[in-house]
Amino acid sequence: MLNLPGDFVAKMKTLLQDEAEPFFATYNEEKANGLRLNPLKTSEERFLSVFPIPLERVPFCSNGFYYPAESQPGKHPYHMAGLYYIQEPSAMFVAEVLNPEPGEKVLDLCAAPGGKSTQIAGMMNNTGFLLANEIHPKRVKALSENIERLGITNTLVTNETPERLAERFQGYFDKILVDAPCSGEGMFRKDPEAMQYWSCDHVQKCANGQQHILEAAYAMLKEGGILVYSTCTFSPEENEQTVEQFLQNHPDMVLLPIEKHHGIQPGKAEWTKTNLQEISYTARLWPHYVKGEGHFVAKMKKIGPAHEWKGKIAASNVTKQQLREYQTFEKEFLHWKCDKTIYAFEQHLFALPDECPNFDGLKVVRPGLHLGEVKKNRFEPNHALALSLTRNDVKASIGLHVNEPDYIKYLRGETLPTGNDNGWVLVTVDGYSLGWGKEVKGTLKNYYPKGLRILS
Ligand SMILES: C[S@@+](CC[C@H](N)C(=O)[O-])C[C@H]1O[C@@H](n2cnc3c(N)ncnc32)[C@H](O)[C@@H]1O
Repeated sequence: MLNLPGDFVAKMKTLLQDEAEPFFATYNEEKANGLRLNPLKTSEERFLSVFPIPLERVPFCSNGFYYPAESQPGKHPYHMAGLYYIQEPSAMFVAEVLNPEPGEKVLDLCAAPGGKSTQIAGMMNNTGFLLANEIHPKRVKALSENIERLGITNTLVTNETPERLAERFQGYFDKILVDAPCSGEGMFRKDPEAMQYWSCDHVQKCANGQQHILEAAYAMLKEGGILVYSTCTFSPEENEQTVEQFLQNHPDMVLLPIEKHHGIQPGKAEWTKTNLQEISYTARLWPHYVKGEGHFVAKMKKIGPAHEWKGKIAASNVTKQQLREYQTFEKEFLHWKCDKTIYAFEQHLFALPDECPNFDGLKVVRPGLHLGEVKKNRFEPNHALALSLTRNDVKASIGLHVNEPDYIKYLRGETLPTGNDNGWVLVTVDGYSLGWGKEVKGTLKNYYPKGLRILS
């Protein structure tokens, strides 16, 4: 049993009463491990026919699977190829509730490391516009890398405060997710370090912060828009009471019922300050009811009028020479044609998401798909482009296989003899893109990014 904070134990005993015993018993059990398939890269049928690790379905997420603790799917080359995202199973339920659709404008306000953003982009089928924001400069890097690995192209990754975004995007979004920073009580089993920060005072501080973040989200939601609020904590102060307070501040926000199935429980009216009956529309995932950690989810709709967004759409700023270099590369090596607005950050070119709003003055980490860099009179494709393409999109590819050692050599950054001279080629593992190589005089020069290379 974990050495749980005494005040936490006492509080949960009072809250849960008869249920306290089965709840605390889960701390003697192994946590569940989950991965979620990336529909942008593979079908479930194809993936399950080749993946060597036995999987069991997560009942409340259409692409979610449990895997055995010892199996290490993070080390498999299919992970490098972005076929799945390793995600705590209960966390997979949140994006299902948000239910983003292709073509929508969606904001994930507290997004790193990107579990829910990558799920949202998959559900949008890489169309529409997703703004994935993370306030912490270090954590935003992990978010950006995951967006790249999963081959996501419809997403602008930013490193902003909710308040700064709210100034720019009033009344803009169809759907917003606030997966709020919280006291993390639901993750003690998965991440025991979270226990050292826990105190009653910390719970209250988190609750205050959540209210501020929700205010910013409210401003950015259009009329009829959907706001999903989630945490990975049990405390009523950060869940039922946060939602209750937010609804009191905004009478034009109403709770929508979340369908409860496979052990998912309703939020508790008796844990609100005003005995708010509609709070039972919210959902709680408890470790003694579902195979996963603790989560809370609320779904709300803005029924009142909203500020009309009057911003501008981002325009292309590439020079003729930059465009020429890119198009020469595209014509020579790809069957794929970029039909998006191309944007340049110095010599780095990006294909913006559809109808991407102007982002001047914002801290942008990744504006859509990183096509590559214009170097002296040539264009060098970026790793992100490789991960967004399939072997049918390129003129030449090299097919490595997971049961032959060459893929390991490629991931280590070694050169490979190929006997060909095709220039830029897409390197694949079992048909899934892994990265670029450049074939010159019979040898493949390795362009797998140095920071991602494996050591053994
Ligand atoms: C629960 S985590 C998000 C997990 C993420 N949605 C996922 O699925 O991978 C909450 C995030 O909120 C960020 N955060 C912390 N303080 C914040 C604030 N004041 N405003 C917005 N985000 C904040 C944290 O850095 C953290 O990355």
